[in-house]
Amino acid sequence: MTILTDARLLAGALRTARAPLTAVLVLLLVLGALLPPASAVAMAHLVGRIQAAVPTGAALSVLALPLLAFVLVLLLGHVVDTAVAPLAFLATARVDGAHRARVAGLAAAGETIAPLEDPQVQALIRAARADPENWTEHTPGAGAVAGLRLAGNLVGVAGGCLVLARYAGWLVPLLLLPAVVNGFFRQRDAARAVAVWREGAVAGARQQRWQDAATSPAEGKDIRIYGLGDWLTRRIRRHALAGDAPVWASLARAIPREAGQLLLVGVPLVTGYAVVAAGAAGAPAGPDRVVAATAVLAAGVAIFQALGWSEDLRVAVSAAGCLRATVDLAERLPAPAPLPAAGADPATPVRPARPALVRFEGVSFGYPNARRPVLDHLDLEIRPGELLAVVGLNGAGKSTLIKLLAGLYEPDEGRITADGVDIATIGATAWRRRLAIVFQDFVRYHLPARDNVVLGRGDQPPDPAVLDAAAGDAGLAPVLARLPAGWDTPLARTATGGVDLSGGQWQQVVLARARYAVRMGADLLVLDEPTAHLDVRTEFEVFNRLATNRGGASVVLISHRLSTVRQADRIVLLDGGRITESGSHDELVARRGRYAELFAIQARRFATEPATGPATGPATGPATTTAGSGAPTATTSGGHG
Ligand SMILES: Nc1ncnc2c1ncn2[C@@H]1O[C@H](COP(=O)(O)OP(=O)(O)OP(=O)(O)O)[C@@H](O)[C@H]1O
Repeated sequence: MTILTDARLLAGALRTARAPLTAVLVLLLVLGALLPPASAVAMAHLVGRIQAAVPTGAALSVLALPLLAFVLVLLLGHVVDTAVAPLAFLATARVDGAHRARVAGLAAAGETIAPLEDPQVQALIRAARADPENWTEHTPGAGAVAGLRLAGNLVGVAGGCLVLARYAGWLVPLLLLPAVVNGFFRQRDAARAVAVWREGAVAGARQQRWQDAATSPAEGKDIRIYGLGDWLTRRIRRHALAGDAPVWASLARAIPREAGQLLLVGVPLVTGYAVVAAGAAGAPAGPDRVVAATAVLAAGVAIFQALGWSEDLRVAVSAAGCLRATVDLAERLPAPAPLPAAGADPATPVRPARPALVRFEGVSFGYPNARRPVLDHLDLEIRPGELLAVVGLNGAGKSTLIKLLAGLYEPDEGRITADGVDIATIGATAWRRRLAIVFQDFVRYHLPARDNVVLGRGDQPPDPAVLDAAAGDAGLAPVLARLPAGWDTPLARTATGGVDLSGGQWQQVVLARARYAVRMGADLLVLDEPTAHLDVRTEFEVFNRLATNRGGASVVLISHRLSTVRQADRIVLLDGGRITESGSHDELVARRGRYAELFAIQARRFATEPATGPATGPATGPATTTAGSGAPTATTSGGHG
C-alpha cells in the first residue's frame, strides 16, 4: 500500500517536469534497463566462443563478432548514462522548483499566522521543504527520477526473464520470486533507514542553527565578546553525534539482515547456475552449456539488481516521505488562492471616503498552551482620522492587539468591526489593503532601498513620486543621499555594492514603507514602537510629520516613549487584557491613575538627569526637555525606562 502511495506521489511530482523531457528520459531509462540482460547474452556468447576456441586453437578472429557485440552493449550503456545525466538533472531541478514553490505557497497562504506557530506544522514544513540543510536527504525531484529509473528497471526484469526463459525456463519463477521478496525487504529497509535518519532531524536542525550562528557576522559579535567559540564548537559536535547515533545503530542492526537477504538471492542464483553448468535439468551440452550457464548467471544478477540492489530505492522512499509531509501540510493549511493570470492588472485600491471606525467588541484572545488570555473581553474604538496611542507594560498585549487588528490571529471571543462590519466578513485581503503596519520586528528585505519601500504596496506598480514623498515623511532623504547608488543601493552588505543600515536608519526605511502604503490608499496606519531606534531629533521630526500630516488615515501608535505618546489625540492604557484608562495626556495626568504614575516616573527621571544631547523643542514639556538615548519610556519595572 505504501509502495503504491509513494509511487503515485512520485508520479504526481514528475508531472511538474516538462512532458517531452520526461518522455525522452523514460525512453533512455528503458533502453538503459534493457542493457544488462542484453549484455548478459552478449557476454554469454563471448564466453561460449572462447570456451569453444581454446581447445581447438582456432584463430582469435572467431571472437571478433561476439566481442564486438559485447563492447557495443557496454558502449551503448555509457552513451545512455551520459545522455541521461543532464536530462535527469533538468527534470530534478524542475520538479524541485515546482515543489518548493508549492510548499512556499502553502505556507504563505491562509489569513492568520497561527498555523505557522504550531510546532507540528513547523515539523511538516521542515520535512516538506526538501532542503538538505533541513536534514532532508533527498528531494522530490531526485526521488521522481529515481522512481522512473525503478519503473524502467521492471522492463529490464522482463528482459532478464526472457533471457532466463531462453536458456532455462524453469529458473524464471525460481529467481524471480526471491528477487521480488528481496525487493520488498529492501524497500522496507529503505523506509526504516529514512525514518531513522529523520529522527536525527531535530539534532540536525540544532547543529545547523549553531553552525549558522558561528559563521554569521551578527552572532559572531556575541561569540567573540563572550568567548563562546569553544562552547559553540562543543555544542555543534554534540548535536552532530546525537543526529548520527540513531543512524549508526540502525546500520549496525541492518548488517545481519543484509546477510540474510544475500542468502535469499545468492542461494537460488548459485544453485541455478550450478544446475545449468552441470548439464542437469535439461541444460544443453558442450559450449552451449557454457553460454547458457553464463547467461543465466548474468541475467539473474541483472534481475536481482533491478529489483532491489540500488540506491534509487532509498532515494525514492526518502523523497516520497517529503511528498507525504507536503500532503499532510496541505491538509492542515488552507489552500492557496490561484495566482492571477500573467499580465492581469492588479485591482487599483479605491481610498474610502474616510477612514473606518474600528471597534474591538469584547475581544478575548490567548495563545495556545498559555495559562491566561492576553486580551480579556477588551473593548476599544479607533475613531476615523484620530491619532490613538496604546501604552502598557511589557507583555501587556499591545503587539498582540495589532496582530488581531490585522487579522493575523482570530479572536477567541468577540469581534473586530470596521464601520460595523466584522473584519472576518470583509476578508483579509480586502481589509489589509486598508492597513499599513510597522511591526516591532519589522522585515529587512535584502533588496535595493527602493524595493524595501515600494513593497509597502507590492500589489501595485511602483509610483516614484509617492516613493519620494514617503521618504520625506520618514526623514529618509539624508540617508538616501549617503547611499552609494541612492534608491538602487541593495540594503545588504553581502550583495554587490550593498550596504547595511543602522538600526535607526532601517526603522526610517520601514516607516517610509508604511507611509508609502498610506499614500497609495491605506487608511489605518499602525506603528508598533516605530521610533525605538531613532535618535531624539529624528524621532521628534518624524513624529511631528506623522502627527500633523496623517494623509487622511487613522494612526495607532504603540510606544513606551511617553514624550512621543503625549501628542496623541487619545491615549489608552492596556492592563490585564483590557483598556483601563482612556483620554488625552492632560486628562490622564489629571486623573492621577496608572498612566499618570508612569509619566511621573519618566518625568522625574528626566528632571534629575543632565541633558546629554540636542533639545527636542519647546513643545514637548517635561518629558522631552532633555534628549539623548535616555528619552522617556512608559515602562517601569522591567521596562525600557
Ligand atoms: N506568538 C506567541 N506565542 C505565544 N505567546 C506569545 C506570542 N507572542 C506574544 N506572546 C505572549 O503574549 C503576551 C503579550 O505579548 P505582546 O508582545 O503582545 O506584548 P506587548 O505589550 O507588545 O509587549 P512589549 O511592550 O514588550 O512589546 C506576552 O506574555 C508574550 O509572552
